[in-house]
Formats: sequence, C-alpha cells, structure tokens
Amino acid sequence: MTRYLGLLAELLRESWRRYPFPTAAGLAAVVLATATTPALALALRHAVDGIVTADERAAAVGALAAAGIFALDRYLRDAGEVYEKVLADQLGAVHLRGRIERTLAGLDRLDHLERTDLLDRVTALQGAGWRIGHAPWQAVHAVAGAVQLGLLLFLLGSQVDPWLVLLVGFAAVPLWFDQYGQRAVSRATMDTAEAFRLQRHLFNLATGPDGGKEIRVAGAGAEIARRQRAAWDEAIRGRYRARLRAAAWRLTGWTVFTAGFGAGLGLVVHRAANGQGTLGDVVLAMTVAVTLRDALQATLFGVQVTMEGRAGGEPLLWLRDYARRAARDRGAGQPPATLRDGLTISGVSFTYPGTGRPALDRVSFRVPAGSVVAVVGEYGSGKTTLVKLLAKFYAPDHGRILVDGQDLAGLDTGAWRARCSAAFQDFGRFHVRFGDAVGIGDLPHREDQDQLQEAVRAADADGLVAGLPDGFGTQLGRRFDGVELSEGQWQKTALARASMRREPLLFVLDEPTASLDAPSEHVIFERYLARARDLAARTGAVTVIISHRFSTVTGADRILVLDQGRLVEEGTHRELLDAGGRYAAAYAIQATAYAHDV
Ligand SMILES: Nc1ncnc2c1ncn2[C@@H]1O[C@H](COP(=O)(O)OP(=O)(O)OP(=O)(O)O)[C@@H](O)[C@H]1O
Repeated sequence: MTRYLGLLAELLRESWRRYPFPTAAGLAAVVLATATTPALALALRHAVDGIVTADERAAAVGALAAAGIFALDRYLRDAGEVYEKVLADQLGAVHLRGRIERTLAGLDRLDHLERTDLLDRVTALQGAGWRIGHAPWQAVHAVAGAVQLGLLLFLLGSQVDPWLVLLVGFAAVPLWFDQYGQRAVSRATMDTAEAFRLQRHLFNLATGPDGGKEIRVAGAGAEIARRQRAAWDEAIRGRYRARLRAAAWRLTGWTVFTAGFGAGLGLVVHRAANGQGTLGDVVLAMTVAVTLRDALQATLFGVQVTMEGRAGGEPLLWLRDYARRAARDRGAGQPPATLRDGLTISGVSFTYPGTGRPALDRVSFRVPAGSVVAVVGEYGSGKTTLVKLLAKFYAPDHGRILVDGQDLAGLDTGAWRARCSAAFQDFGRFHVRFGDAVGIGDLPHREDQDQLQEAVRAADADGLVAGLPDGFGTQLGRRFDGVELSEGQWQKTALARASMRREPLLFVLDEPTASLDAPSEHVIFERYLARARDLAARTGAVTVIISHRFSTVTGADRILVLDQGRLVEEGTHRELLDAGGRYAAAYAIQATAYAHDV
C-alpha cells in the first residue's frame, strides 16, 4: 500500500514536471473547491438571518455572496475536470503505456512470457497505464474530499453545536468499511486473471486462423465455445462476488452514517425550537447536511477509484522490480570479437520454475570454435532449453556456460545477443513489409539491399521474394491486406531473418526446416553448412543445429544426443553409428521409414 501511494505521488510529480501549468491549475481548482461549500453555507446563514432580523443590507450581501460562491464552485469543478482528464490521459495512455511497452519489450528474460504466475501480471498490465494515470487525481480528490469533510464538520461544531463534531466518527465508518470491499475487488482481479486469459485464448483460438481448420474438422467449435463460456463465467463470478461484497460493506457504512446524521439534524432543530439557535443555523446545518453527504460520497469515490488503480499499480510496481532484477543479471563483460576457444558447457542443470523435473540435468560438453554441433533427441528432451540457456534467456541453476573461458552470466546480455543469430522452432510471423520482416534480424542494416539479398539466398527464399508482387516491399499478412504466406514460406522468412547478421559468434537453428519439404530442407542444410564454415573462418562462430530428422545432421562436426535432459551420447555421425547405441537405433528407424516412403 505504501509503495502504491508512493507511486501515485511520483506520478503526480511527473505530471508537474511535464505539464507544470495545467497540473498547477488542476490542483488549485481542487484545493479551492474544498472551501466553496463551507463558504456557501455561511453566506446563506448570513442572508437568512438578515431576512429574519429585517437587515436588508446583510440579507443582500449574503445572497450575492452565495450566488458568487455557487458560480465559482461550478467553474472550479468544470475547469478542474477538464485539466484532470487531459493530464490523466496524457500521463496514463501516452507516457505510462509507452513506458510499460518499452520495458516489456526491453526485457532480456523470457520467464514473464512462459510462467503462468508472471503472465497473470503481464495480463493485468494491459490497460494499466490508463487506469493508473487517473489514480493520482482520484487520490487528490479523496484527500480534498476528506479535508472538505473536516471543514464542514468544524463548521457544524463551531457554529451550531459542538456535539455535531461527533458526526466525524459516523463519517469515518463508510470510508473504513469501503476499504475492506476494495481489497476484495483487488484480490479478485488478480485471482481471476488466469480465467480471463484462458477465455481470451479460447476466443482467439475459435475466431483466429491458427486453430480454425483443426477446430472445424474436429467439430470442436461448440466445445470451445462452452469452455470459453465456462472460463468467462468463472472470471466474472469471482469479480461479481467481490463487487457484491464491496457493495455490502459500503451499504453498511452508509447506514451507520445516516443514523448518526439523522440524530444530529434532530438536535439542531430541537435547539432552534428552544431558542438556542437561529433559523440561519438551521439553514447552515441543512446546507452542510446535504453537501456533507456529497463530500463523503466524493471522498469514497476518490478512495474507490484510487484503490481500483491499485490493480494496475501493483503489476506496474512488479514490472519495475522485475526489470530491475533483470537488469542486475544482465552482466557487464563484452564478448570476444572472434571465438578462439569456443563454448564450454560445464555441469549445466536447469529446471523451469514451478516444475519438478529438470529440463537439463548435469549436461557437459565442449563446442570448439568454428564447429557445427547438432543436438538431437526425442520430444521434450531439452534441446530448445539448451538453446535458451545459450542465448541467455535463462541462467543455469547449476554449472556454467563459458564463452572463450568467460562465464556467459558475466557477459552483457545485449552485447552477447548482438553476436547471436537464431531461428526458433516457434518462429514469429511478422505482418510487416517482407524487407522489414527479414531486416529486423539486423536492425542497423535493415535497408542494406546486399545484406537482405544474401540473407534471403541463405534461407533459399529467393524464389519466394521473386514471387511476391512488390518483392521486398510486399506487405505480409492478410490482416493488413497483405500477402499471406504458407507455413513453409513463413519459416523461410524467419530463416532469412536469422541470417541477416554477418558476424555472429553463435548461430542457432532450432528445427529450421520443420515446415519445409524435403528438397528445400536439403538445399537449406547444404547452404547452412557452407555458411557455418564461412562464419567459422571469419569469426570462429559456432553453429548449433537442432533437428528431429537425423539424416539432416550427419554433416555436423559433433552430434549430441539428449534424453530426458541428459546428454547420453556424443560423437560424429560415424562414431555414433559404430557405437550402436540410441543414435544408431533411431537413425536406422528413420532411414527405414524414409526408404518406405520412397
Ligand atoms: N516454459 C516452460 N515451462 C515449463 N516447462 C517447460 C517449458 N518449456 C519446456 N518445458 C519442459 O522442459 C522439458 C524440455 O523441453 P524442451 O522444449 O527443451 O524440449 P525439446 O527437446 O526442445 O522438445 P521438442 O523437440 O518438442 O521441441 C520438457 O519436459 C518441457 O515440458
């Protein structure tokens, strides 16, 4: 809570720094508006007592003052509202949202995209900028409302009857009760984030092109819709219940306040009837009574919206901590210009957070500079995890990865990644111009036509570009009225992207040809082996190829066989065949299968 309030104060300071005049004007309007109602009540009493005592001048002054204060009050509220809205939108929707997006995009790590508990927070960050942008102003209103409440009670106590000050206790009850309700709403928002995420995922699955074909063939549309509905119901039920609970707390608070307030008014009327007060006092008390309720409601509303902003503020604070921790783990060392020794993986173990079984278990091997290493193994044996560790997406739980003798953990993540190139199994489909979809692989050179051509050639995608209506300028993706590519064409585009960097130290190909036909696969492996030799000669680069198809990796210098996270065999294709172990058996099965196919 303290951190959240600190965040609100910080946002207000930022608003002040960026927009000093509108912020000052907005704050002045709120502060001045707190005094208008007490002033109006005093002016009205003056006017009424003037009328009762036949003091025409006093009555006229009181009436004029009341009219002026009323007009000022309206003006202050309207002007304040305009300033606040514009400032909150600027701060939240523009600055904070941009900052959130930049921070998320700049994160070196992957766990916020792969761990459910962290994904919930990332989900909660959507729209958080807008929500949190309004929260500081609501906090200002909550404070101003409380001050106004204090002024009104002081007025009642000092001008009418000191007993009426006791109303402050009754006024505090709804504020206090409201907190309980808001806490429940905040908790429910976090608790139901997963159900919301599931509902959105199912919605996208049912309406998007990715799973569309399978769902229709399987006739699973109704089932997906049912599950979506169930997820939605679960999420909404949780939030609805919390809101009901909040409403019950609020209603109880109001009931207590109304009882106290009714007794207070009765006291004032009783005093006036016994000559202990004037008619003006009764009018003052009535005016304050009416606005006391409004002031209290404004305070409650301010507290409520401020607290609702907490649902956006907490993930924002989490993101900061997370980004700070990620930055701390970033390392400062620079990678070598060229690899001389190579990579050493020494006793590396890694378990994904929240899982019980290690994805990699005490894996050790050496990749000499300039060599091509193939990693093979069954589904889920840890191949991609190994690559994630090499690309520094995760740090090993045990063991070390050395780059020419330097611990990878100590190398600056950005600098290391700048010397890595990678095509991943779950490659991205960038709906941009084809040239950008490839050029993004080496941003500083994304317009370099020679480099683009070279990358496209390496990925055997020259034919693809030639077939595009505007070549490199062709917009991709049907959603943007562009050309839709086939799965294999998207994969070739991803491969071309990974081939943009000319001087990587580590070149990773994770199932690079899974979506391609056999002739393309053959051409690509030939080209990548040649490219690996070329890179090796220039920078001593190491190429790591992951593949299920054993026939494609026979040309590698070394082949590593993983099984359930363990390195079980290692050697050249010939050595492994001669050893007659797991690799040899799997290779024989695949060779037979291909022979049957032919
Ligand atoms: N983000 C994750 N969170 C939790 N567990 C994971 C995650 N990614 C992978 N795993 C688990 O780690 C193990 C190794 O997965 P990995 O993706 O490295 O295997 P793989 O050999 O590359 O498999 P495939 O050939 O199917 O791509 C598997 O048991 C998998 O379920």
